[in-house]
Amino acid sequence: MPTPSEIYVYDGADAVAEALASRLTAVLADVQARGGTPQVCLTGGRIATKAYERLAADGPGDVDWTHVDLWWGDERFVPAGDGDRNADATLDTLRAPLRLDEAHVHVMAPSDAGMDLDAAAAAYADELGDTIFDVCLLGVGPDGHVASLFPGHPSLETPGSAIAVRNSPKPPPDRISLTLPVIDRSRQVWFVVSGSDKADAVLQGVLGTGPDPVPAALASGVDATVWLVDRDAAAQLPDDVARMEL
Ligand SMILES: O=C(O)[C@H](O)[C@@H](O)[C@H](O)[C@H](O)COP(=O)(O)O
Repeated sequence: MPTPSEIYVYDGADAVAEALASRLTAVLADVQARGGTPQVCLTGGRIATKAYERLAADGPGDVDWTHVDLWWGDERFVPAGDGDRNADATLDTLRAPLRLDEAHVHVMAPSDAGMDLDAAAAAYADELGDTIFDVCLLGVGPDGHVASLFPGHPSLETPGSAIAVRNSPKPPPDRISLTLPVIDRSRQVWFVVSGSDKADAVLQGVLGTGPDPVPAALASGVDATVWLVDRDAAAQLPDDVARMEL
């Protein structure tokens, strides 16, 4: 049974990013205070990028980032250093200020690492094993896609934990993505969304109605499913959908 969505509505993308950074810091500190090693699945996208900049600017604070495992929900299968890769820019932002330990940083292989797309996805599945994310961050596309799982695309049905995605409707065409079963075993799933072009995706993702729900509607956390959105992205939610306006 999916957990009900908790929806938090902020003034704009900057406020969403700020909330994301502070919520994430609180969860990481809490997991560590209980003796755990936090497992976090990161996303690309503009809000997440702003949040990473905020985390880097704030520095480690109460979190021992040398003992935080970082994973990615999807990656574009392009050469290392290519501006299209999700992980590279994120790590450039976070690595030094948070003193990341590379042994805890789990990137999906680039296309020039000597593996084809299937082998790279299989290698990530091996590395992931039965990891359960404390928090899985998901950006949402205007079509309701999450990670590299697109509406109507065969990848939605592909078995496995990390899979090769070909012919992505959004370029580049070759990608690696985690699958819904892996996302859905996360303790918490947090969607981060801003902008009026995402209002329909938020509506579809939250309500999840119809015979063919969008991928965002199929992702949820075991303990919590949280939407951090701005007012424009929340604009189409009906009045009777509970939300907290911040
Ligand atoms: O792989 C991709 O093509 C993008 O990373 C994409 O999946 C992105 O995460 C969402 O479209 C949300 O992006 P924004 O938060 O920037 O709108």
